[in-house]
Amino acid sequence: MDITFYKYQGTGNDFVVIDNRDLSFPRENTDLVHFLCDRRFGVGADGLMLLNPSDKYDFTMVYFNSDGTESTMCGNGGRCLVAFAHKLGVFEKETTFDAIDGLHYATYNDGITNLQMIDVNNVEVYENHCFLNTGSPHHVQMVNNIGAYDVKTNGEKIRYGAPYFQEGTNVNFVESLNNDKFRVRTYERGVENETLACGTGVTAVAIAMYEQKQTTNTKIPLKVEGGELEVSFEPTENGYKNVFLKGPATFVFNGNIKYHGKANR
Ligand SMILES: N[C@H](CCC[C@H](N)C(=O)O)C(=O)O
Repeated sequence: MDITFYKYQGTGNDFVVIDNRDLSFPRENTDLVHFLCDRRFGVGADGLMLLNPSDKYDFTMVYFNSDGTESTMCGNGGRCLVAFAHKLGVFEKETTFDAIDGLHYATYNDGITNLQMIDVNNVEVYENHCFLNTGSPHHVQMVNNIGAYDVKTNGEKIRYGAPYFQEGTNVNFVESLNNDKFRVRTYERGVENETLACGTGVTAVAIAMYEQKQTTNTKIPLKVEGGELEVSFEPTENGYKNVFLKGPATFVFNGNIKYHGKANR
């Protein structure tokens, strides 16, 4: 099977992107998605997105983690898919698409995507962490000396431990820098490792920091391993609306790759 793909990255969170407006991609083939994301046998990526057609909106987003399983919303993936749709000429300046967690409005201008995320109406605050869903589930925990922190070991323990277990969660470790900026490192469910950025993750961190009064800003810069993102939001009586994730979304290369099935790596 011949696959035509495009490779994108958003602050180092990287993706295989497929124009699937003809619906020819076999999305139930978990091994094919896992192969395409494999960094040695395939193209290599944290995840894969399909740009599917939509009757009512510009397109539909389908997201898979690199383990091959279809998953919940990907913020950086959504930002990259918007850049791809723009490259295909699907829209000029602004777009609305649907995804597993509902509708998303976005703008794209000169390499920067500003993506609206879902409203957040339930932030669970515990002694040492917060838990909230920004389109994907996120555990948010403050740490010191984040640069030396063992994200993989500690992230994996939390992701598979109580109360998350097999369904799991993404795990974000955050350190407060000066002038209301935060540094974030994320262990991603479905990648089962640290990624260089996590869009729904930094969105969760920004809201959790505001919720815990670590900042009074509603437009927050977040430093991630792969660059810098900005999250903005509007507090409401029972949560947060007009939540936006803004940052670079970059085309890296495109190509074709042959898939010979699971046995023939
Ligand atoms: N791994 C996440 C989905 C992708 C999240 C991340 N890549 C983002 O940018 O939001 C999950 O299964 O919940």
